Amino acid sequence: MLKEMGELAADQHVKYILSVEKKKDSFEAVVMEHLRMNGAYWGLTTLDLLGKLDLVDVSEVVSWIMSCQHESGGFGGNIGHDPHMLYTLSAVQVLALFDKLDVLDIDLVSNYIASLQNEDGSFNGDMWGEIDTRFSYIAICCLSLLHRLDKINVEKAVDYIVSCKNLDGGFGCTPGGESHAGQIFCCVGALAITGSLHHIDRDLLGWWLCERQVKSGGLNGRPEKLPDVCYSWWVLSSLIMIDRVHWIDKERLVKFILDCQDKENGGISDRPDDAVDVFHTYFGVAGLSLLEYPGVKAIDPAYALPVNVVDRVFIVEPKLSV
Ligand SMILES: CN(C(=O)[C@H](Cc1cnc[nH]1)NC(=O)OCc1ccccc1)[C@@H](Cc1ccccc1)C(=O)N[C@@H](Cc1ccc(O)cc1)C(=O)NO
Ligand SMILES: [Zn+2]
Repeated sequence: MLKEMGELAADQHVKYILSVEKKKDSFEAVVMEHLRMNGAYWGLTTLDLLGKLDLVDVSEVVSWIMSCQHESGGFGGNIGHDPHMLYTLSAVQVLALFDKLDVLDIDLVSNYIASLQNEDGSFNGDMWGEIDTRFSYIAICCLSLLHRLDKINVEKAVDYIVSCKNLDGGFGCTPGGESHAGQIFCCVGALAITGSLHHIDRDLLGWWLCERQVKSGGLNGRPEKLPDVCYSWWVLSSLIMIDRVHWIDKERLVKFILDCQDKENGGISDRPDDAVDVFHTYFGVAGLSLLEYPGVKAIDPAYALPVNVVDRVFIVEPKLSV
């Protein structure tokens, strides 16, 4: 049954990503206009996972990214857009991909993020004050990559995340919020980066997560929902971080992702025969990376960046003994 598992049409996906990057007037480009910084992160990380980041003009992308930085230090989704946590992380992640974090005024960016932490340890998404555990993850992931976690109260940030844990072992966007795979990824990722995974009941959460796998092999985000390729990332990376990934059928998930490809024109959709987009192409390839699919580079489940990129950020250059 699984033998007729398709192949990953890697070259087609690379061509698709490069074509979207170029097209400015396509429906997708216009719809994603305000998310363009996220789109850059999804597209470029996909290229790197497929070993094709060298096809990109680094200086062109880096200067576009820096033109999206607001005087506050935060980044907007496109040039002239208001700064927000969502785009600031994507900007930092892309600069890390290119090993260009040195172009940043690290303290300006990290002060912007630190300024969004509240008394109770939670984080706002921007100056308008929306609070969500998504922003706790973004703050912790971003400051960790910038080696500036000391600018926030990590203990209170962890306490706030734990206050969002539900009786089913999952996490919501605020205390009492319903468990959702996306929020679970954010909370587990933040706890993993801060060395606080001891707050998690791995068997209880592992059970909720492995129950996301439906008979087609795909994963959904909540009980009774349809499977969706992007949950191959949200659910799988969480399972890996709590060491319960052996509780799902990896082969069937690989088959589900491969069935969502458009093998002629490239790209991956949320479920078979739907329209492809850069977002699901990235999360499909990232999911295959977590499943150790041949020909795809390893990705770090907490930082959502290739392992070699994370190693480069954290490797301590051997101090030359004088
Ligand atoms: C804003 N957003 C989403 O809400 C997607 C929509 C979706 C895709 N497939 C099913 N729904 N949902 C999503 O990313 O859910 C994962 C998630 C939910 C809550 C917290 C963290 C992750 C997507 C963009 C998108 C919109 C519409 C269709 C495809 C992609 C998105 O930017 N997600 C962000 C995470 C996120 C999620 C929700 C937000 O309100 C804001 C940001 C991301 O993955 N960054 O790398
Ligand atoms: Zn999706």
